Amino acid sequence: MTKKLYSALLTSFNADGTVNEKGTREIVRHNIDVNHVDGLYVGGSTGENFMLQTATKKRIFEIVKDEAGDDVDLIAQVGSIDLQEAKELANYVVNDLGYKTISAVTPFYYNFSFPEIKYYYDEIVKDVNANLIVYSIPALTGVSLSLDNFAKLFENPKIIGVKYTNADFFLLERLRNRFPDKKILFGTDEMLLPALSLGVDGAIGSTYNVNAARAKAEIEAFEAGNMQKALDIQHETNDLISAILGNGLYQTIKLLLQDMGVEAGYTKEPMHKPTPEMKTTASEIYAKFLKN
Ligand SMILES: CC(=O)N[C@@H]([C@@H](O)[C@H](O)[C@H](O)CO)[C@@H](O)CC(=O)C(=O)O
Repeated sequence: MTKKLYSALLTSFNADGTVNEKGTREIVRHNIDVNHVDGLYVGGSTGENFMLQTATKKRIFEIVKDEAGDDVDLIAQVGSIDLQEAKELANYVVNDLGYKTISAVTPFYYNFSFPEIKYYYDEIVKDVNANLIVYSIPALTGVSLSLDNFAKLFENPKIIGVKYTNADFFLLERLRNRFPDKKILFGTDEMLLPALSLGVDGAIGSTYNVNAARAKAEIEAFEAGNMQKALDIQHETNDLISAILGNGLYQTIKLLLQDMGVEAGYTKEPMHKPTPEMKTTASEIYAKFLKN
């Protein structure tokens, strides 16, 4: 498989919202030992990062690096609309923990101008010896970067690619065509196959925590030229993803991991705790799509 698969790592939280270290380590191990993913995207949306304090973010980066070591590729998402925090986290993960690649979400909420966005990225990488992957997720941030915006960001040689969580396939094709040497990691799991056909380098997603086997089989079928098999797997995957989305995304992935024996814990408030109905539905999803 030449294309890389990354799980967007979940964080296991205790009921009171503190980090469950044992559970978080178990999620890391499950991804390495059972899912056999190529890498982990740490501190992203799936990690519930944007609801966390700086010290908690640092602790999660530390736990993951300690557990994973150099077994798989690690990408640390350090972006924050507090640029000083983003720089502090970048410095911490690279210099104290040894992460080699960082990522940063586009700064959101204040409708920053493009020159401000470019300044943000250049500042984050300026003082660290690491490469950066832009995290573009317009549906959640409201920030859409144009092809020319990407061209300007990519002028910085330390900015090596994008985690592209976007259904704009025209822009994706234009990016691939114009920047053959930049890494494009696709982030919308339910549209993996069309993204593969446009030449992405791999994928990062939340559902790979539980559905990596199908994703890898789909990539293998695609790379072998067996498009019908790849499409069949995507159909099956999307039945699973529809069921997960209908029951609460992160809560359900955590419940599914629990069915697999992984202490995936709770989501962080204000996300709500799973109801008994959600637990029952998750067990049905597990039995239908994931049980061997
Ligand atoms: C909002 C969100 O969680 N998006 C996911 C997807 O994997 C998404 O959950 C999946 O495609 C289901 O819609 C990833 O793009 C997020 C991600 O990689 C991250 O943790 O930052």
